[in-house]
Amino acid sequence: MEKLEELKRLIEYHSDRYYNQDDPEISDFEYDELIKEFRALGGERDNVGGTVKREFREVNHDIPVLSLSDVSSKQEVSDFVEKIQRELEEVEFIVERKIDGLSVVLRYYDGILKEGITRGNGIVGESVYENLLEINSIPKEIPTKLPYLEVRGEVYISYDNFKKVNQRHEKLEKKLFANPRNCAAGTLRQLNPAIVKERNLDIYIFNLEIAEGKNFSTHTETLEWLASQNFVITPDYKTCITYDEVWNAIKNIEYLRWKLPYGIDGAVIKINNLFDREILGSTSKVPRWAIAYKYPPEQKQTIIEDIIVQVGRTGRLTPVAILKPVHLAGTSLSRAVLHNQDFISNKDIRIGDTVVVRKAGDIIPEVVSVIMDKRKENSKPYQIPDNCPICHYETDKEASHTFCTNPKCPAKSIKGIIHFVSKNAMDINSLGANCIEALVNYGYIKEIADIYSLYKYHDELIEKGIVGKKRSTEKMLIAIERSKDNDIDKLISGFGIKNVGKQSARTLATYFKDIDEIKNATYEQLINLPDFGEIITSEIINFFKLPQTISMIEELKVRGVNLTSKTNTLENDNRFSGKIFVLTGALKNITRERATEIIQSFGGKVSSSVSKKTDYVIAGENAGSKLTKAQTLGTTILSEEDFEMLIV
Ligand SMILES: NC(=O)c1ccc[n+]([C@@H]2O[C@H](COP(=O)([O-])OP(=O)(O)OC[C@H]3O[C@@H](n4cnc5c(N)ncnc54)[C@H](O)[C@@H]3O)[C@@H](O)[C@H]2O)c1
Ligand SMILES: [Zn+2]
Repeated sequence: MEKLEELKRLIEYHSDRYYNQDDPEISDFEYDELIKEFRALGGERDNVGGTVKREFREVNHDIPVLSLSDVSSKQEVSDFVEKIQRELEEVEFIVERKIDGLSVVLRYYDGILKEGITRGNGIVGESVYENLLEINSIPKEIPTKLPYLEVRGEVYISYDNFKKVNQRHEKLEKKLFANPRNCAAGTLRQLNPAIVKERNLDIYIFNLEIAEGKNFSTHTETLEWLASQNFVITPDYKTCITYDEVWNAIKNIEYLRWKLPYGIDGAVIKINNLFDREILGSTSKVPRWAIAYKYPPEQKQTIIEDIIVQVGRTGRLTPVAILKPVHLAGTSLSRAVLHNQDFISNKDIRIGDTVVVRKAGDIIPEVVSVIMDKRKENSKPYQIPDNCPICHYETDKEASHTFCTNPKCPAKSIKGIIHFVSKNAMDINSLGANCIEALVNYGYIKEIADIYSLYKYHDELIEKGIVGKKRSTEKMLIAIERSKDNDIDKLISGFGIKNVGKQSARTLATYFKDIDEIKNATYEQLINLPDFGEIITSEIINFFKLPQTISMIEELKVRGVNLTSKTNTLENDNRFSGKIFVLTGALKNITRERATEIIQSFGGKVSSSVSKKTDYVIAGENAGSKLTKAQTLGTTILSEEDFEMLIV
């Protein structure tokens, strides 16, 4: 009983992360295993999917949007087919790709798209109409003007477009989406249609639900008609009569799976005849006339050629398996994170072992198990080293993780370096966070100034492929070279002096001739600058006194980085000048501190309470009384996404 309760709690937790937050922690495969275990113990769940976000309009579904009964074995498919064949005569089955995205319902009145709704909990969904208007593959008007038409489709994002979104997020240091499905769901369920447009979502229509004034007798007829009305329908469906044909169609889709430009997670087997569907009906959760066959995550064998240890920004040591490259789930796989010593010891993973790998959630590479029969005789158990591979200080264990104990370990300076190259600072955008982490781990960067010596390792970097191939490496080196010429406000921002944002850096660059003058500036000189207070003034003075600052500036000078102000011609970006902002609720992509910094850097002010003087309230999730007050006062309310658009 306790086990059942625990499973239920776990399932509710993961389901909330998946449906409501679009941010799953475990793979679908693992989730489905939990469900199976829960059912095997007699557990039952009553809800399908998620809830409606507070910001969206609730819409009742005409026809409940159900889930599909999942199967994962050949036997279950054959049971389904045989059962149906016993109950009905001359049945035709349709096998379709199960596209991995999220369901939406589209409503057309007199041929015009008037409403679009997510599944929500199956009974009530949320209107995402404005966002759907930004999806090119959804027709906004169709030739046949039926009084009412309702169709269902799957909104998804292609692998290519998904990659672009995550690349942008990486540059902006925003959280990455775990997989295309979450990216599509997260995009459709945010409040700014411009973001939907930018990310290029797509749709496949897979069902016609209601068509007033038109009669159809089969599913394929509906699909053909929908295609004639300019809908993009579920591609390449197969009509099957026998069980063998059904199974072959399922296998064909599996064979194609990783060759497609978008993700699918299974095949859907439906009955073609619409009257038969009515006879069979549905349970409260799933129709009886269809099932979904879920493909197992693709697994392959490969060899662990080496185990390297990376040190992260917090000083944590992470072992990574270097694999003999294998093609898996659509991409080539050559590394897999081994997490920590416990993970390695529990599976007894050793260098030289032949292992089974898969992509968890079809995205993150994972070592599943070791094939003991293939183990080499002289292999030894693997131990994470007692010393940090970067600075050689001793390591220490905290819970299951190992950490470098050196407070000055170069790995820990990664954060500072990432800040140094970021957009508001030196703006070296081809030097991303992962790249920096790798360069630090390989020992090419120990401190900021080392960035400007990377060119010396041109050949070596290309050969090792740390930054990528020749083109990306050279692109990065050119960007680094160019940044030497930046004005000093960018450099000062890059130093990451506490409380010195973009705006204060500009002020410094406007009032002083060069870095040397700033370094030698007196308290009096600084405090008299516009908008400079006591705190920022002392931070600046202290920063330039530090021996490491002095040596860093010296190193930058030697490497030819510009230390002279060119600001006479510079115009300040004071787009928020005189505006007062209030932040409330939880922001997803940015900390409050960072948001404050950005507002100030554009000349705005941040206040802690809402009053008549407030110009904008930025409302994150679960915003409370401040939001209510703003609503009463009629203050302009911005979502996090609105704010992001204002600061680009
Ligand atoms: N990783 C996690 O933490 C987590 C949590 C909850 C759920 N999940 C995953 O979500 C899924 C369960 O979600 P579900 O209830 O939406 O059911 P489902 O995904 O198993 O099946 C139903 C959905 O399939 C979609 N679909 C795609 N192509 C289709 C086609 N050609 N015809 C008909 N439908 C098609 C529709 O949107 C439909 O609503 C499972 O895969 C589960 O693993 C994962
Ligand atoms: Zn270290």
